[in-house]
Amino acid sequence: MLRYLTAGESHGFMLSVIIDGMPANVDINTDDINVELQRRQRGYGRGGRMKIESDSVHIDGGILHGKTTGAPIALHICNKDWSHWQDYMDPQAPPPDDKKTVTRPRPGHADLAGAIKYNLQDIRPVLERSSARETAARVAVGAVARQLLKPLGIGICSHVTRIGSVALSEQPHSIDKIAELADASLVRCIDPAVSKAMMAEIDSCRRQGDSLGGVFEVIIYNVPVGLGSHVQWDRRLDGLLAQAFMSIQAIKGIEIGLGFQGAAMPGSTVHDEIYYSSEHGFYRQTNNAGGIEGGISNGQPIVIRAAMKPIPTLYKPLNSVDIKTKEAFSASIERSDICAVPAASIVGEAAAAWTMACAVVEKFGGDSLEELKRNYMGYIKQASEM
Ligand SMILES: Cc1cc2nc3c(=O)[nH]c(=O)nc-3n(C[C@H](O)[C@H](O)[C@H](O)COP(=O)(O)O)c2cc1C
Ligand SMILES: C=C(O[C@@H]1CC(C(=O)O)=C[C@@H](OP(=O)(O)O)[C@H]1O)C(=O)O
Repeated sequence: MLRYLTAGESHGFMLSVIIDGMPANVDINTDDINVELQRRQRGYGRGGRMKIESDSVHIDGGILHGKTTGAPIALHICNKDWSHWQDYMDPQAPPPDDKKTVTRPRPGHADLAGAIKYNLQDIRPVLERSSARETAARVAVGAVARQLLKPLGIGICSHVTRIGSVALSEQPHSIDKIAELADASLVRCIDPAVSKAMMAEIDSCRRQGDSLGGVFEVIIYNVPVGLGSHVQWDRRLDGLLAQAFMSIQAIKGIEIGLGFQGAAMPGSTVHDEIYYSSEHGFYRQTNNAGGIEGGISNGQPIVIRAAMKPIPTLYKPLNSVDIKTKEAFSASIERSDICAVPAASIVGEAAAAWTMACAVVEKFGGDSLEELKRNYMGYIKQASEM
């Protein structure tokens, strides 16, 4: 079984991760992890914090000579902003004076619910741990997971399909094009004209002191038939992917394949008809299911779209109530992202990589990559003879 936990505050010294259950002998290159961390930091619409941070990973255990050893992998990413927060964020720092205590919850963030739940008179600890700064750790985890999927040929890419009211047209795009064009665009949109309109939308929103959400699509390709299972609710691959995506800060909806659109269409136009040829085996001419039927991967690319709500911290004041004085006030802020959909799409790739790595380890097992690959190849042969 693969599992991981993250720890660390947004303005604390560092984010740490432990990944347990990774087979031995998987190549792990820190440069590959850093590439993913840098991809997450790019993206039009982000605030001042991204100018301070330049994320890079430090491996603390579980990897020797560039390969996993089968031991837990420990890693960390330092927060450069820590230097500005040390007086408050040091674990042994004295409690803050009234001026530094955060008592004004932001609508849409974890602030109020978190302070009530944990009985905190200062909202700061909630804000620190609910912050999407934590997604840097998740992207590092995803980068490790990708290294397990790579020898099996499983790949993942993403692109942004909507920012606020500006959307990419629905036509299908080739995976090669998506991977190449999204990374070349500041908003990770593969159509240059739509990219421009998305950036203008973000600029206009910034001028109005408002924030924006949007939609991104993640595609997992070269997936074998048979990951996940129909036999138990908590083994369904679509359910596992949904949990991983919905756990990303500010993600409020996901769909697989046609998703919500399919609900408005008759079954005869939705379900992907099945064909057979000796050359291709079983195949489909459409992929409306988005690569999963009955909670099991069906060999088609897995297509997931996630909806991100607008960023809750706004320059435009919203009504709220001080938790100490109970007085109404209008929330206003010093620093925030305006739109983080491009960054979230990289976090989505990481969520997909992790979920797929878990499904691969669950099905093929093995304490080393060699053992896992033997099991994988045996299964692929068996499936091709069906
Ligand atoms: C990459 C990324 C960056 C984010 N940046 C901000 C930000 O600058 N300010 C903010 O208020 N929320 C930001 N968010 C969203 C909040 O973290 C999120 O809305 C909050 O944790 C509450 O969780 P919920 O929206 O899932 O309910 C960001 C989210 C992501 C994925
Ligand atoms: C630090 C990151 O994102 C942060 C997520 C975030 C939030 O509330 O979620 C608030 C902002 O932090 P700050 O208040 O320090 O500017 C973002 O910058 C990051 O993505 O690495």
